[in-house]
Amino acid sequence: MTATAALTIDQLRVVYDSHSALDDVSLQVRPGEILGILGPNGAGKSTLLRAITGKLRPTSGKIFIAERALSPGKAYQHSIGFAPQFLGLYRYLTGRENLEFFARCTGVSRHQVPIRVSQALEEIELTDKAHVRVDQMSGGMQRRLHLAATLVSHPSLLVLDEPTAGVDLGVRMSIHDLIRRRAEQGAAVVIVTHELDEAEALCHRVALLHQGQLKALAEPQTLVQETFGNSQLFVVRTVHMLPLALYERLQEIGFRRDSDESNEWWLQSDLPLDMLIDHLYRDFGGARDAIAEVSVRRPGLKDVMQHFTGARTDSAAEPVS
Ligand SMILES: Nc1ncnc2c1ncn2[C@@H]1O[C@H](COP(=O)(O)OP(=O)(O)OP(=O)(O)O)[C@@H](O)[C@H]1O
Repeated sequence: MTATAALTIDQLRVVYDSHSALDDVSLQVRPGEILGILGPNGAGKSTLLRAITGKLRPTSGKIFIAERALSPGKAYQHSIGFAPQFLGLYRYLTGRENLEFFARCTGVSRHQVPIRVSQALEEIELTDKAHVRVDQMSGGMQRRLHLAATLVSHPSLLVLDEPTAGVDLGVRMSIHDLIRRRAEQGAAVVIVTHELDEAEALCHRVALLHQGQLKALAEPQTLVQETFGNSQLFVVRTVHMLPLALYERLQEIGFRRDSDESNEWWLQSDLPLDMLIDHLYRDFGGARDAIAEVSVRRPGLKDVMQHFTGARTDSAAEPVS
């Protein structure tokens, strides 16, 4: 363990009955760092968050918050700000009353409570709505307030489970700004997200979990570069009734698809685009009408995820012909 780590996870294992949900996971998060936890459903992300927040006793391994070993079940609210995925607000209290409640619960001193609450309301730009009851706020306002409830005690470690689930782009951006600001002020942030674009834009490093194992841990761009080098991803979308000639041509070039039913074929290659188009269309007669779209893009985290887990990702790409 390095002296500067805000969070250290050391050889963590969690076994439910005989099922291994986390298998020998080790990682560290530095103060000021935003770490994204990624993985398909059932990968072990929630189990990891429950272990970090002391709500679950690991089968083996250790967790240190700063340099203090975590004892499961003990209250760590003062140093950990945990925002679960589902909103945990009191619907019949106002925004200010909710934040006052969470501030008191997390050990903010009596005279500091109004100061911290006003700061938090300002940070989430809800000062003028502080008197509004939660059940009368929009979904985006509730989501920001939910996050503010974890920030009001100024925790050194923020643990956020899908903090932007279900919000529009504007709210998402303001939540990202809020998270970045807290990181710049020195908080370590662990964030679970299914939004890989979000992870790419927000996280300094990402940890990729699959079937309870840590498959990769690196900066997003490093992970993409290490996995794909300088290759691009070519995607060919075909009509549903695929002519045999096109089927054979795609296979000959090296295109693959995820299932026999899929009409989307992809190829990772560093061939120049014009050469690939030439291979695809050369001497092709009528079968070319069966090609609905050809597109190319630089691989991203979505493709890294697919590479490590086989989990299907969207294939939004830039059409080229
Ligand atoms: N309380 C439990 N008892 C038994 N098995 C569990 C329990 N909680 C989770 N699991 C199993 O452990 C594995 C990891 O689950 P976990 O909820 O941590 O995954 P996840 O990555 O958070 O998934 P999702 O993205 O769907 O929320 C899964 O196979 C799940 O079925």
